[in-house]
Amino acid sequence: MGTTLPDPTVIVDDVHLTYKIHGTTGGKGNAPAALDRILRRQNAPKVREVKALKGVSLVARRGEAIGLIGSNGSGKSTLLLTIAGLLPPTAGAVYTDGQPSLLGVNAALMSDLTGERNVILGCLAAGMSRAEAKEKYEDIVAFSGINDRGDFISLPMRTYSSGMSARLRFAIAAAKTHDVLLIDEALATGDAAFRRRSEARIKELRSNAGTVFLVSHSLGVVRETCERTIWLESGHILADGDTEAVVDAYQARNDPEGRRKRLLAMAAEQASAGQATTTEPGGPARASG
Ligand SMILES: Nc1ncnc2c1ncn2[C@@H]1O[C@H](COP(=O)(O)OP(=O)(O)OP(=O)(O)O)[C@@H](O)[C@H]1O
Repeated sequence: MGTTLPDPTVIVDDVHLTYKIHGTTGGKGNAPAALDRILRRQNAPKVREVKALKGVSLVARRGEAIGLIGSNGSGKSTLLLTIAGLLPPTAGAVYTDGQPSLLGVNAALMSDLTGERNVILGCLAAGMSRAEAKEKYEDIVAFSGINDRGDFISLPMRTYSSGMSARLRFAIAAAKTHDVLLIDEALATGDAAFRRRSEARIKELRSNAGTVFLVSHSLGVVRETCERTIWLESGHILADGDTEAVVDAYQARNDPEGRRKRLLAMAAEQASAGQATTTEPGGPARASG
């Protein structure tokens, strides 16, 4: 008997998603253009289709943190929206264990309300009771770091920088234990200290047997946070496996200079570690590699 794998939390089965865009061929979509079409008895503008996902299949299991990488427009956000149940697939199916929570940079908070009120509302929206929300309040504010440089939590959210709002949104979402947490670029906006806290929280969620999907253009964050990575390109999965191998292949194609620098830095690190460990009294230092 082989080892048993943890239970699946998300199964994506040959999912296709096609966006339909109306009004793309009839010139400008304004009133004079519409009148012109009527007068010239033209048909209504045609519908154009964008195939964002073209047969994506994957199985995610408890305890996994999965990075989603790929160039702009490759289908990463669309895949998250589909897993979250916010976009029904055009073909194929998504099965999930529990309700996945999508945390995106655009997640709705009320900009005219103070950070304080948004924390409570966000907690209630996430299904916590009022007492639970009050109990978590201090932790959420501390996690977000919003009050690190003054009392910002009592100011309306419209006065926050985009990084501050993204941090507060992440802190609210992370306060709850999720079976499946879907994160779209949220970590990229934080500073180094916030990123460390987020990475620790993601590890904690995983150790509570949750599954985390992380869409990010920051390959460093993906390397740090996920041990499995899926590379999407033009709506297809190009690679799915060990993060180091997948991110390396992605970098080799898209950022050869970045990859060269990383390999050089790693070689230098290994050489200095080798030097430190192979230096013997009276003997010359040898660098490995
Ligand atoms: N609401 C929409 N209506 C029509 N087309 C859309 C819509 N949202 C995305 N698309 C198209 O679907 C494709 C995939 O977009 P998606 O946002 O999923 O890519 P992405 O990999 O998340 O990109 P990025 O890295 O730039 O955020 C793109 O061609 C995009 O133009």
